[in-house]
Amino acid sequence: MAERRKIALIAHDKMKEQMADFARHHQDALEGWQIVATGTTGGQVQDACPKLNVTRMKSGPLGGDQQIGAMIAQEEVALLVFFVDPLTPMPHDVDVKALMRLAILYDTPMALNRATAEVLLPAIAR
Ligand SMILES: O=C(CO)COP(=O)(O)O
Repeated sequence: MAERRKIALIAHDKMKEQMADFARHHQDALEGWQIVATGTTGGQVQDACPKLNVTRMKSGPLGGDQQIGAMIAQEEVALLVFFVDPLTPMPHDVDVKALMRLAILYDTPMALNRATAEVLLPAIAR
C-alpha cells in the first residue's frame, strides 16, 4: 500500500477560526505533509500559515467534502481533521456523513474536535 502523505483539514464556518489557530500552532508539524483542505477552510489556513503549501479543493457545500472523501478512498490521507459545527444544520449534511463514513471504512484517523486533533497529530508523526 502506498504511503499516506496527506493531512486533510476541514472546518465548518463557526469553527474556522479554531482551525486557523490549530494550524498556526502546529505549523512546524504540518509542514512535512501535503495539506489538503476544502476551499474556504484552505484559504484561511493558508493565510494563517504562510509556510504551508495548502491544496484547496472546492468548498464543502459544492463538493469539497466528496473530493477529500475520494482521497480517503484512495488511501492517501494519514489524518482527517474535521472541525464540525455541532449546532448548525448544514444543507450538505449527507456529504459530511459520507466523508466520515469513508474515513471509518478506510480506517483513517479522524479528529472531529480540537482535543482529538491535538492527540492524533503527534501520533502520526513520521
Ligand atoms: O462545508 C465544509 C465542510 O462540510 C467546509 O467547506 P469550506 O471549507 O469551503 O467552508
